[in-house]
Order: sequence, then C-alpha cells, then structure tokens
Amino acid sequence: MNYIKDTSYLLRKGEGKIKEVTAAVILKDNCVLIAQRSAGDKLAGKWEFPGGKTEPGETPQECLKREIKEELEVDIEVLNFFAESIYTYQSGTIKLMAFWCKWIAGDLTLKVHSKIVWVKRSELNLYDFAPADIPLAEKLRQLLSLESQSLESKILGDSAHE
Ligand SMILES: Nc1nc2c([nH]c(=O)n2[C@H]2C[C@H](O)[C@@H](COP(=O)(O)OP(=O)(O)OP(=O)(O)O)O2)c(=O)[nH]1
Repeated sequence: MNYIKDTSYLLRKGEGKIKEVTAAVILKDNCVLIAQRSAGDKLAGKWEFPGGKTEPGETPQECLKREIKEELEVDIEVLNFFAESIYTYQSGTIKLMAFWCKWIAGDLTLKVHSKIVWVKRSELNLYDFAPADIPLAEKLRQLLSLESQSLESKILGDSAHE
C-alpha cells in the first residue's frame, strides 16, 4: 500500500494545516481574565484566554484586537508576546499564541462565552482549562508567584494604576 498517497489527501483538504489561534492575557489588580466556553461550542465548559483564530492576511495582534472586541466588546492594546502552546485536538492542531494585553475602553459584555472571571494566581489551578491552555496557565501561575513587584505594573507600565 502507498502510505504517502493515503495521507496526502489530508494536506490537500487543509486538515493537516496548523490553525493559528490568539489569546489575550489581560491583568487587573494582579488577577487575570479567563473565560468559559459556552455549551454547544467545541470544548464547551472549558476555560480559556479569550481570543480566536487568525483570518487570512491578519497579524496575531490585529486578530486579538478584533476578537476581543467581538467577544467582549472591549478595546485592548496588544503588548508583548507571552507564550505559545501547540496542541493537537481530534479536529486538528492549533498554535495558541498568547500576548499580554491592556484593557483600553469598554465594559466587559459576554457575546460568546458563558462566564468570565478575574482569577488570582493561587486560584488558577482550580479551573478546568482547555488542554492547549494548560501550559500557558501554568507558566502564568509560576510567573505571578515569582514576582514580588506587581506584575501588572511591570507589564503595563505605570499607566496601569493611573
Ligand atoms: N480563543 C481561544 N481558543 C482556544 C483557546 N484554547 C484552545 O484550545 N482554543 C481552541 C478552541 C477552538 O478550537 C480554537 C479557537 O477557535 P475560535 O474560538 O476562533 O472559534 P471556534 O470555536 O468556532 O473554532 P472552531 O470550532 O472552528 O475550531 O482554538 C484559548 O485559550 N482561546
């Protein structure tokens, strides 16, 4: 049997392509914003960092601004890259790219998620994160525990407390 021929149709259909997904790490008072995926969605009930898939021609930063506006009706500034996680679900592989983000304007409004919460570092391990998010949540938990100075001030600058 020709195995190369057998698998090539996956690539032709685009199913072998890694999907790029962005995620926002938004801090407030040393808590991070996380969101729960709604019933009926893929990964329903799992917690994630809000964001979504990049569209053709879009940078991850542009994607994140658009997704956060669509999902939560807030404007954000996308700051530095935080971390990435590559995970293969049954539906395909995603590259989840997380960025530090700063909330600029707007009131949080749930458009696609069932719940959002601001979580303290010590509580991050109590949430059932989507598998791709687990290393990101763990990295964040460790980072927040190492910081003696407010991480928020470091990431966002002094404007965080203006
Ligand atoms: N936005 C976001 N998506 C995540 C995270 N972790 C994680 O595994 N994902 C997955 C869930 C989805 O399969 C995909 C993001 O897709 P999406 O939010 O733009 O839209 P969707 O549910 O319609 O995606 P899909 O069914 O087409 O795969 O990445 C995360 O922290 N944030």
